[in-house]
Amino acid sequence: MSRPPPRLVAVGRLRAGPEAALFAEYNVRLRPPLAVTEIAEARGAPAEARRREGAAILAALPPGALLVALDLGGAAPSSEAFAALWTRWDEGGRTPCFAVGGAEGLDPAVLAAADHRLSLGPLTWPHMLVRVLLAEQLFRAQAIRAGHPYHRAWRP
Ligand SMILES: C[S@@+](CC[C@H](N)C(=O)[O-])C[C@H]1O[C@@H](n2cnc3c(N)ncnc32)[C@H](O)[C@@H]1O
Repeated sequence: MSRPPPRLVAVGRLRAGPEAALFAEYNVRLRPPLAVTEIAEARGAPAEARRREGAAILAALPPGALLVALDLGGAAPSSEAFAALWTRWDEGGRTPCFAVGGAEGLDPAVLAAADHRLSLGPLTWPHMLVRVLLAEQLFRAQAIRAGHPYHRAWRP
């Protein structure tokens, strides 16, 4: 039986436009592509919106998921270190699931449930661009694993 593909669980709906086109461009090159579950943005006070979105994110995870929360406070690996992590997650037998918060960020319950907290650096990115950056880094990790020249590690 084949394993379910890795999954992106993200708050908000990605409408047709440049972010959607860029995400699709990288995602289609992933083997296998990320399956995407979108969580509706919750209304209300920030903490309550975060809590409801967080509960929906956790409910969307498949059983035994390996949860990676995209979080500014997480570890920020180099692309090479991320490729090594991705190899471990991908070969570990659990379904890797990446969680991206909405405008109010991820609920503490999601961060507490996460197996890993992954930062894309100290800058705050809009959540739709985070999907693009994640898909690009997964594609880069795939290239690093395959020794493909897409990733040029050389630096002076
Ligand atoms: C607009 S940001 C939310 C900002 C919110 N004030 C916070 O501190 O999380 C939306 C989501 O994008 C993701 N995100 C934004 N910048 C990030 C970064 N540098 N590293 C990892 N994830 C990031 C997180 O999942 C965050 O919940």
